Amino acid sequence: MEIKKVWAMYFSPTGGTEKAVRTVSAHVAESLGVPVEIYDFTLPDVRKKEIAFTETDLVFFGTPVIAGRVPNVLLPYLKTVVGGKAYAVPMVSFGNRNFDDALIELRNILEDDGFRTIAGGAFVSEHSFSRKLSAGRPDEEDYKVMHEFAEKIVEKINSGWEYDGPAYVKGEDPIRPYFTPRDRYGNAIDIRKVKPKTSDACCGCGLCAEVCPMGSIDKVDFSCTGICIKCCACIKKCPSGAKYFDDPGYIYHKEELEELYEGRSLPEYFV
Ligand SMILES: Cc1cc2nc3c(=O)[nH]c(=O)nc-3n(C[C@H](O)[C@H](O)[C@H](O)COP(=O)(O)O)c2cc1C
Repeated sequence: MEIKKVWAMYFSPTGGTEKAVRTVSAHVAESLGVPVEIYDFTLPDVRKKEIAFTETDLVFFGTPVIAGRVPNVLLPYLKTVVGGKAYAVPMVSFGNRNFDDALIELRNILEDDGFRTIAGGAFVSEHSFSRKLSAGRPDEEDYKVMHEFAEKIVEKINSGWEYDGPAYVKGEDPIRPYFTPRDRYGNAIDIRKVKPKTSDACCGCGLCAEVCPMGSIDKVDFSCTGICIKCCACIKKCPSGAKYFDDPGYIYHKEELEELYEGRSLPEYFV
């Protein structure tokens, strides 16, 4: 296989996926002596453009894990990406609970797009909902694993490996349903319609509207008028801490996650 260019392509509302994809792709590009191009499709305008690859490209392709799966709002866009027999490495970032079937789902999507998957990895970042859950991740240990993963990919490429089908990654196929949070009585908590609110602390800078990956925040009164995927970009990036969720189901789920997944989950890769 001949690689002329490495790509770091990702959707990353709060930056965790971006860190993993950029780190691994930069390491591989440097070892192969080829350039790396960044393609960030977090914002909606980028997802209106077409993108197509060719067989000398190697694309590190990342999304966060949402309810154990690839974010479903991305599915229509992901179908439009043209793999063109490029090599691809699906990468997901998760918030310390589990990546469930997100990695295998992303692998399948990329294969359906016409990519040839070579490896896959799931990395831990701070959970979107929380400042406590997996706080400070990725940390030094995580970066070590990212570099190990990159090195193994370089070895595989240099070993004369040839594509003979989708790369093995962990997960079930057929893909399991979306992870459903439950309340203390075992009833499903449905947070799909929950939207962020804005407090009086708002300074009117409009950053929340700029960073919303769904383009759902009104540029005048900063209310959320469209789909909210609870990515928390508006909450975590607000300079005055004015954005918040007050839905009791959402808060219950967030606190439960903080309690149940206090321990350290580890990244996993498959080469
Ligand atoms: C709605 C929603 C659901 C999530 N579901 C999961 C999950 O099932 N398992 C998990 O470990 N993390 C889950 N997370 C956390 C994110 O996967 C994690 O924080 C990720 O690193 C965020 O990526 P980003 O920083 O690139 O935005 C979820 C986050 C959101 C917003």
